[in-house]
Amino acid sequence: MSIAKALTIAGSDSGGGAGIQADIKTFQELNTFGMSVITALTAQNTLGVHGVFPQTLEAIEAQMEAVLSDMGTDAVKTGMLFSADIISLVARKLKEYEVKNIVVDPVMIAKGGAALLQEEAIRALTEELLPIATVITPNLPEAAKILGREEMKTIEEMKQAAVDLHKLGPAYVVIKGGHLTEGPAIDLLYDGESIYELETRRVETKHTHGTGCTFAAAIAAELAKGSPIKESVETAKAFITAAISSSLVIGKGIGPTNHAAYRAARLQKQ
Ligand SMILES: Nc1ncnc2c1ncn2[C@@H]1O[C@H](COP(=O)(O)OP(=O)(O)OP(=O)(O)O)[C@@H](O)[C@H]1O
Ligand SMILES: Cc1ncc(CO)c(N)n1
Repeated sequence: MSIAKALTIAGSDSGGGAGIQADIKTFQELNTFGMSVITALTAQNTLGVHGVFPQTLEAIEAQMEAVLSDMGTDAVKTGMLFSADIISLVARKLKEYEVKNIVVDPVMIAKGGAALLQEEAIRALTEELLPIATVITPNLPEAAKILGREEMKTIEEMKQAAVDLHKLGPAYVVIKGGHLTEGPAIDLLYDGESIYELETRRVETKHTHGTGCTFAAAIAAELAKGSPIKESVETAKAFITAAISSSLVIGKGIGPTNHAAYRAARLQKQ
């Protein structure tokens, strides 16, 4: 039996709600075969990030070589990359193996405020990774940081940011509106011509640990299976909305989303 393959290149979240763990759970739920390259270990739980331990370039390159030289992949999702050197290595290897369907989630800061990307790495992200990305998925602070401007607060400002980010080279731009302070949860997809708005109700919960990772991993899984970009983003939006709607009260802080909710709801409908 054959199956679509999806690879995450990201940091490990020991708490299981974000990073590599969120990605692999999402890949599994969306019927893809998940593989991983771990760029950094984080000692993390629902209360925050308690330690960051980047892996050596040698370890990261060896993992990429092992997976790509033998198994290959139908899509890649990048998450926490931490340093300029790691970004350069990842970009070089993705080019070397001509990897298609590259989803770049430009992770910068964890919800509790811990830095998951060094400040000086933003240039490498912009110059080396964004130009080879199929789609980038910044949240509002990340979009603002890449563009070197104030954080956007309105849909109109988000639309302008999507157009400006597209000029940096990715084929598609998704800007996530989870950080908008009021109103529905609106994300934008820009394909270089048209802007599509994806809107769902805002779920009233504090348990949103790992939303960004899960959303980007879902886009990668759908692209891996051959879905077009718009359908992939729409499915990812439905997946994350279901996961947030039944998010889990685990730990003393911000609990993780429920990766099993989307498939469970679909099974119930059948
Ligand atoms: N309370 C909410 N209700 C419904 N959807 C939400 C809510 N919060 C976020 N989302 C959606 O979740 C997805 C992730 O968006 P968000 O802006 O939270 O990402 P992020 O900040 O990168 O997450 P992370 O903190 O994991 O890095 C988007 O599709 C967004 O619209
Ligand atoms: C490892 C890791 N990657 C990404 C995020 C962003 O949510 C996080 N908290 N931890």
